[in-house]
Amino acid sequence: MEKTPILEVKQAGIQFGGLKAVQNLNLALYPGELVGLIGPNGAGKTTSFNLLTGVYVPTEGDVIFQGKRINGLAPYKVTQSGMSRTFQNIRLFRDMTVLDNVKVAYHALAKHTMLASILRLPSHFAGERKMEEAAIEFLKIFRLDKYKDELAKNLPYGQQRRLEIARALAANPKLLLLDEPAAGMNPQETHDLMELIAFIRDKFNLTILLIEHDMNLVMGVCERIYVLDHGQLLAEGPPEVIRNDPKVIEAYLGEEVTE
Ligand SMILES: Nc1ncnc2c1ncn2[C@@H]1O[C@H](COP(=O)(O)OP(=O)(O)OP(=O)(O)O)[C@@H](O)[C@H]1O
Repeated sequence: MEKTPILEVKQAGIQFGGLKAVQNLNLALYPGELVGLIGPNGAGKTTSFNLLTGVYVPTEGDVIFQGKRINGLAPYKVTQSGMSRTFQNIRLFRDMTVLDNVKVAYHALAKHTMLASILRLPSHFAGERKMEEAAIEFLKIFRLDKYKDELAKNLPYGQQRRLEIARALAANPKLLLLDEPAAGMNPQETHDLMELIAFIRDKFNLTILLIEHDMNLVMGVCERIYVLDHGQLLAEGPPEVIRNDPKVIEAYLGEEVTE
């Protein structure tokens, strides 16, 4: 029998004025999967992420995460419940250090109490030290530890993208949503990033949903792919099926070829 999905989206959609940006969206992600979400410009990929993470409340349908309906849950509560994301436009705390960017994610989940922090009790320092150690471990995985005291805004672009993923991961998610994590990277950085994404999926026992524009990239790393077009699902399946689906070729590859 098939396992229970960690995330299930049922007939979800959202309308802005007259525009149905996403409609009849059905997704099922199973624990440990690395799944791609692709589609041409304006297909509704980022809007779908916003529906899953509480940025938008679906005007129709349901989002079920770990067995609970989460429609309308505030974004920070969605994060606390085990779903983290990155953004298409990098959203780091630019004037904070690389290390503090990761520690912030821990603070959101921290066990030591506010009172202990205010009174500067030993438990506060123990908590703080543990957080710092854990944050540095994350930075090592992303090969960012040598930049730990740099301001985030001073990192090269590709490193900022990696830091955003490190920060999302520090919130200890079960499901990680990555919105075009390779955007703006050069081919070598992109290749390294895809390897890293597969590595963290295994190391942290994650389920990952990945938006990516580059079909070849997604095909190389994802086991299964959903294709959106004009706000609706056009196809779903393993890369070799998607690659040969005439509907996808017309909607998506066609766009690439004529560019
Ligand atoms: N807040 C909003 N108000 C009105 N329209 C919106 C809003 N957010 C998204 N849209 C529209 O919804 C559609 C889907 O946009 P979305 O950004 O989700 O596409 P996308 O697939 O992520 O595109 P891209 O690959 O270019 O990032 C677009 O027509 C967009 O203009």
